[in-house]
Amino acid sequence: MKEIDQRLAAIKVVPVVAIKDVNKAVDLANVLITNGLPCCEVTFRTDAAVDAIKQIRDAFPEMLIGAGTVLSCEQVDLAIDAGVDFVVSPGFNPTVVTYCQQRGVPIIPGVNNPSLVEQAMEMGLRTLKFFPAEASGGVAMLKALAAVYPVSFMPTGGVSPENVRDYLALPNVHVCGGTWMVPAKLVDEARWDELAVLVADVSGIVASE
Ligand SMILES: O=C(O)C(=O)C[C@H](O)[C@H](O)COP(=O)(O)O
Repeated sequence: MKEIDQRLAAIKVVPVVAIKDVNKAVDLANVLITNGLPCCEVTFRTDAAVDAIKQIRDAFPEMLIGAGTVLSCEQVDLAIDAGVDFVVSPGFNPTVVTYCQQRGVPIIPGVNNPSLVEQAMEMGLRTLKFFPAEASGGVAMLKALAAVYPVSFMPTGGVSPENVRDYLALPNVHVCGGTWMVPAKLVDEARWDELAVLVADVSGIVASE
């Protein structure tokens, strides 16, 4: 887990992508890499997710790839077979967490309150997704949690160019996730030049942190 944490902390922002057309996967990954974000969380919200991960892994062996919205052990198997580096879930599901631990793949489950943080800590986890970040109290909530728990959070859900610096300035946040730099419309319409500008902007914002 440590290595993944270090790689995520170096990148600072994880683009969350829902790929509908597998043929767009490699072009999308290329835009992310060439504009400073060599990472993506491919959500299992689309049928193309598994093949998209496989294609990105083949094309860019060094890219840090996560599977997102993983809700079952079956999806964990699919994600590992496709070549992911880590697994992310929106909520805290002990069955999925245990299965990831058995299979040896880092899991970053979502939590948004103290009780869930403690349950995750009980299972040995120290890096958690804070989801949905803004709706769950945002920066103020993370400050409150920092006072009591030695845990690092990846806020996701409502993170934006306007607030990402505030999140990354917190001592218990090393990386944020979000979709704002990969709007579905630009991906669907293969508007790679416009996407490149957005991704480069985000890289610029977080590079100054
Ligand atoms: O897919 C998952 O596993 C999720 O937990 C949901 C996404 O992370 C959020 O939808 C991202 O939120 P936005 O950046 O506000 O769009």
